[in-house]
Amino acid sequence: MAPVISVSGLSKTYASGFTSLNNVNLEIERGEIFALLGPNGAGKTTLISIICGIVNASSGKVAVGGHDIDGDYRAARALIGLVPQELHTDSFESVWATVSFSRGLFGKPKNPALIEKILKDLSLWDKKDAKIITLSGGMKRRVMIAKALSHEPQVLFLDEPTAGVDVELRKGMWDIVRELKAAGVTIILTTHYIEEAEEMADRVGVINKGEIVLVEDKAKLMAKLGGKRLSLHLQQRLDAVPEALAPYHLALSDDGWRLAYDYDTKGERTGITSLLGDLRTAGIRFVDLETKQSSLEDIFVSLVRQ
Ligand SMILES: Nc1ncnc2c1ncn2[C@@H]1O[C@H](COP(=O)(O)OP(=O)(O)OP(=O)(O)O)[C@@H](O)[C@H]1O
Repeated sequence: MAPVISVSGLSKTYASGFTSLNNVNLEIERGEIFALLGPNGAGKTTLISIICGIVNASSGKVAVGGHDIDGDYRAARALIGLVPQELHTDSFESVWATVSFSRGLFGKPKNPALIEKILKDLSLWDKKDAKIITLSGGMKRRVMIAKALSHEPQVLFLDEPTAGVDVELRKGMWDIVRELKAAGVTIILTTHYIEEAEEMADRVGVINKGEIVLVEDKAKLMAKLGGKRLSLHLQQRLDAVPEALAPYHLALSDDGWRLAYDYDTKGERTGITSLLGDLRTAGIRFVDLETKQSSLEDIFVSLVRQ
């Protein structure tokens, strides 16, 4: 199937001369949840803003549902719902008016039944007559999602949907995103909470300094790069790892009390048994040990460092 969004050779240099995107190529598949990860200033918002037609690209091409965002702006934009990072909407309007009005902006005929469904799905129905200013932060965020869904977009961009949202609401937001996916909406989210990407995404893209450094199926990424770490708490401090243990590439903590051994769970053998034997031979004893699966966060940090 043709990708719902296709970005090719996209670059952006701001008037200041700063290049925030450098030759970005990216395809988003229909119906997937795609998490775009990157440190502050990596270019995530710039990329989303260009796809949504808010910022002009310096060069490159973007098509949404096959419509070029320059040549066929209206058709491309009509397929997109955007929930921006900053929440801005008229504080003195009611929830109902805010969401209905937004649909009108896209030239779509009134559809009260649809607006009712969206508000109910987002648990906002009992607030439909409330003024935005009287809502909590989490409710306002849900109003922004309702607004973005009011014109029935095929693709929804969520720019840090859970920034500053408490744990419970965040989980609620994840449920909403899953329901949208089940309803056939393609979702692209940026997040600083990597566990969010780990929990939700079908695919993960990492952007750093304006360049896409990786795009991968999440499960494959974690299987490929996600190893395990065995951590040993020593009985006696070590100054250095003995030469005899060099083949294990052990990492000694700065304080000399911990040794760490990284191993691959999919390898034929982990090497743990021989490591423990060689530690004994070297006279190194430990009082405790633990193993930890590396998370998407570990993978992300090592990618961005590289
Ligand atoms: N209007 C502008 N003029 C000049 N530079 C800009 C402008 N907008 C953004 N930038 C710069 O482009 C870079 C990318 O910004 P962008 O907002 O896309 O990053 P981001 O990945 O969304 O970051 P964050 O995670 O902090 O939201 C930053 O260095 C930013 O300072």
